[in-house]
Amino acid sequence: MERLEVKKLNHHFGFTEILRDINFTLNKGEVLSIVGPSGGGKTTLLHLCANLLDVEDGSVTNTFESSAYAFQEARLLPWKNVIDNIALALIAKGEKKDTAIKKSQEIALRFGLDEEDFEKFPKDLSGGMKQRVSFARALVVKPSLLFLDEPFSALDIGLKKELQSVLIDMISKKEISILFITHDLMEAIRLSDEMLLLKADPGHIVKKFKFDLIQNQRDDKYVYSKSAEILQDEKIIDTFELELK
Ligand SMILES: Nc1ncnc2c1ncn2[C@@H]1O[C@H](COP(=O)(O)OP(=O)(O)OP(=O)(O)O)[C@@H](O)[C@H]1O
Repeated sequence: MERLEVKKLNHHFGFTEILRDINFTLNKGEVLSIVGPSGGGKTTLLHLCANLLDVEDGSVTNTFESSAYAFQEARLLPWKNVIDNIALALIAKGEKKDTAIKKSQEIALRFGLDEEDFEKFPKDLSGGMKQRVSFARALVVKPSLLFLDEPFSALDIGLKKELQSVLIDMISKKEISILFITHDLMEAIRLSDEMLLLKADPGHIVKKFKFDLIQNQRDDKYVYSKSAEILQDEKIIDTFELELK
């Protein structure tokens, strides 16, 4: 069974302790979110899980067949057009150029890009369009595990919902497993099967929340009422330093 297993993970930058005793497992087909306040160590934890940072103490075992990463900012290659940016990973994997282009065009359309955008360069794209390209690029290789680093945070509410619903469609069909970090509780409630709450100084998990309803059945009402419920949770109030009025 493909899975990502994090055991007794600690991390320091210099003399500063950033993460302490992190333990969790992400199984195939699941979506796991890590939420917490800014500076709590979410990015560091995601980088350790995605092998973008070396594990020094504890272990991260990733048996997923393949993985991909989408970042908060799109990080497109400025000298390549939309389709060539998306096709890059496919070509790197040895896919023939014309097949790679065809697959890239299909996924670009799925993420709401128009044919007239295909030849555009990143400098001529809006922030939202860049993020559509970024998602298409990450998913065109059909990764079994997707790492997401706050990919919706700079998007307007309409685009956020649109991109989330493409992911929710894939999640509900069990096409993908996702590990993502966010400081947005509603985003975590909308997308994840399990949410880990990471408190800062040093980053440690103080609570795990499970959401049983299948993602494509979670409407706004569900997300708002779960958020209201969770915002009353002592650990959430403490971790985000919320003041109850
Ligand atoms: N390369 C680095 N060298 C030294 N300190 C670092 C490095 N990267 C991050 N840190 C520190 O580690 C702590 C955790 O940072 P991290 O980016 O993981 O938190 P975060 O929860 O993702 O925050 P945010 O939501 O603001 O991005 C911060 O105090 C940060 O300054």
